[in-house]
Amino acid sequence: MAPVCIAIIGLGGVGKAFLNQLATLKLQTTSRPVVIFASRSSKQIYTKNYDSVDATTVDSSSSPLLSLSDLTTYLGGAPGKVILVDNTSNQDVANAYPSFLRKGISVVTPNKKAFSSNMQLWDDIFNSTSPSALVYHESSVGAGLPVISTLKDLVATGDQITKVQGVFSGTMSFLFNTFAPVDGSGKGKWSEIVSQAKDAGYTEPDPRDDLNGMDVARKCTILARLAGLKVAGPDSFPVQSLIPKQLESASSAAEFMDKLPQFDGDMESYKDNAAKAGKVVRFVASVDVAANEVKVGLEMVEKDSPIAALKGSDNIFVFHTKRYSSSPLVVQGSGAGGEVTAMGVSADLIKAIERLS
Ligand SMILES: NC(=O)C1=CN([C@@H]2O[C@H](COP(=O)(O)OP(=O)(O)OC[C@H]3O[C@@H](n4cnc5c(N)ncnc54)[C@H](OP(=O)(O)O)[C@@H]3O)[C@@H](O)[C@H]2O)C=CC1
Ligand SMILES: N[C@@H](CC=O)C(=O)O
Ligand code: NA
Repeated sequence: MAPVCIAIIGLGGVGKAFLNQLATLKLQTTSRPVVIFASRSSKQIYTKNYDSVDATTVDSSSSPLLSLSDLTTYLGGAPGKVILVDNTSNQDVANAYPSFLRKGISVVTPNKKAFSSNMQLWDDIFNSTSPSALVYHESSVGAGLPVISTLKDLVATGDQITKVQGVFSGTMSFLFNTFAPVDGSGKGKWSEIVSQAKDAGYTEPDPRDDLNGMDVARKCTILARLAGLKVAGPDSFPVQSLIPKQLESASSAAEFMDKLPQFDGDMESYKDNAAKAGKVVRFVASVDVAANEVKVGLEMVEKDSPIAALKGSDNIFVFHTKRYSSSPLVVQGSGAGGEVTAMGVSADLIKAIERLS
């Protein structure tokens, strides 16, 4: 059988870590997958004959740029089964998944956009696919932590999800664990800590997508839908934004980051109010399936709670279900960063390759 062909879109923090992991994947199958296409926003590398390409040389490539529609046609003609790995956060790429899937091209991705936009796209992805095209997106929630697989297993085995709550953002976790730790020893100004989160690769390409609560809202939308709620999208329930009103019109991420220090006092007051109540402030998400209610925002939490005890960029997902009613199922650990996100992508890729081989 011809080896599985891999097409990679996006070679940033996650994409680069993914390439390193791809080189040493431990597969049950004997034939190694072959990378036939790789791209970043303005460069692509591929050959007309579907030869193996070195994704790390994309910047020196002179391959003519293919549109998403051209890429669908190109990949549809490949000599083996194809898996598209989308390591971007791009909506247009996400919108093209149904076209790829209809051509029998499987999709593996950490990109949340396809699964948290309108229900039509969700239905197109999951209901109108070719039977041989697979979709895996573990890293779209909690990076490599087994969140999607756990939730799917619970549902598939007949459990009923009552509620999923916790801290679903590595960026928000890092910001509040650093800015307002339980011992009261805040380590720096809010804007400085936001820059650190960006430099560590925890934030979205544009950190405003984290600070406005939408990254967490997207994760809630994905979890809610998998748990059985028909959530229309990430803007269909209450989401608290931490973007100062005066910066909502900033024209670029760079302008936003430049001006953010002027608003450090806003976050200090949240921290002080929580301290006065003997608590700490954290960015908490709740998908209450039983009550059909989803919400995202700041909460004052007890200092001895599991949420307050999180470290670094850790996420926590607490699953309350019919089976796990007296003691919830908890998934916790690092929830952002190139390596741990790429691990979820690589593990998904292994599952896809083994099902396709
Ligand atoms: N970082 C993390 O901790 C986590 C990230 N994720 C998700 O992983 C994905 C990647 O994140 P990350 O690597 O941090 O982001 P980066 O900004 O580091 O990388 C994004 C990559 O996508 C490329 N890109 C963007 N648009 C296009 C396009 N239209 N066509 C081809 N390439 C494109 C960029 O190109 P160029 O290099 O030219 O700019 C860049 O290489 C996102 O969806 C994010 O939400 C999920 C969980 C955790
Ligand atoms: N920006 C996100 C990355 C993972 O989804 C986060 O901080 O959690
Ligand atoms: Na995950």
